[in-house]
Amino acid sequence: FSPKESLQGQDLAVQALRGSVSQEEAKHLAPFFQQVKSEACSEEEEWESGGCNEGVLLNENLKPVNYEYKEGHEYTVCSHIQNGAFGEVYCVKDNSTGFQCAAKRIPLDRFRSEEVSSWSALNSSRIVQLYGAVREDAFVTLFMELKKGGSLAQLIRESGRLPQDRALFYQEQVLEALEHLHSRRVLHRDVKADNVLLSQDGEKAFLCDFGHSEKLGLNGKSQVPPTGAGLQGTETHMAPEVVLGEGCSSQADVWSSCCMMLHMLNGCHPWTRYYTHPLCLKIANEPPPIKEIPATCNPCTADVIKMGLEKDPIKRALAAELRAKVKEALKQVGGLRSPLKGPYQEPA
Ligand SMILES: CN1C=C[C@@](O)(C#Cc2ccnc(-n3nc(C(N)=O)c4cc(F)ccc43)c2)C1=O
Repeated sequence: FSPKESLQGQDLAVQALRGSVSQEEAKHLAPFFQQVKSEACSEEEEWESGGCNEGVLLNENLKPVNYEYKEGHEYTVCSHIQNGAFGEVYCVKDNSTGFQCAAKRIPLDRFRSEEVSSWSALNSSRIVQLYGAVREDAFVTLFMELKKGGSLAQLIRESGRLPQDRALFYQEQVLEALEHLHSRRVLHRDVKADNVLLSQDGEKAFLCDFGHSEKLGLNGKSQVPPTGAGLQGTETHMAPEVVLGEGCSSQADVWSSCCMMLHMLNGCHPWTRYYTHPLCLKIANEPPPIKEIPATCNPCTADVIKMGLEKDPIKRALAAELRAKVKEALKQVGGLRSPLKGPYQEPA
């Protein structure tokens, strides 16, 4: 098929899926949700079925019934996991199979199709698995694998701060995820401990939340206007080029990952002990927050943070380079030896 014909074929496939929830292959997900905001359900569909319910489920344990998949009917909310700026996260159970997973519910007017299309471009064990995306009236619900270890942010809160070996251990896995994203020209744009999930034993870390993400152009540069409403990540983790509105590249994620490193080591976000909001001017004009590197850190660990907090994105280490340095630092500190839930250590 020519690209045009395959696009026509893709459009036809998406049109065939409209107005219903079905189990499909992942390739239909992104095209379907590219249109979900522009093409509301037709009036008769809304009237007949008592509301709009359409989408694609990828996991066979999530079973639509009569082409519907709605909360309180085909699945049930078990518990509330977390509320965030862009949506609520729940633990849900499929009523046919009893299968449990997590679900992020986003108001339709805040949903960005990139949250699905970016994920669809990826294939890494370091990324949280998406199980499907369903529109229910004015909401989009994104189903994903449940991570019983919770988020890295929760672990930091419970521990006060993390020992150096454990901080390096998670940093290495996050950089592995970023290496994968960047090799596929996907920018996460909100790397932080809240968006890193852990396995129950704390041995594995997974990157999640592609709600701010974007696919970079062939020149590797951001194509999204930097000041797009609600497109901003977390201020304390923003790279200088982002706060300056210079458009950002994958290097912005590397900077954020080192802000997350300081958050793990100090138990608090960078800048917040020394400056008041708004922080963007300080991030743009002050030296990078390397003075926040704990004095007890191994020199190799300090190098990791200095390489990742270079203000010039061109001089800043790439995710792959930084990951090699983290591996070296972890070796120098004797590898991972601290327990998952060690004694509480007061934040800095
Ligand atoms: C694949 N996929 C689909 C939607 C996505 O963009 C997201 C997200 C997101 C945002 C914030 N928080 C969580 N979150 N998920 C879980 C979980 N899966 O168990 C979770 C568990 C917590 F304890 C706290 C926050 C949590 C997940 C995405 O990446």
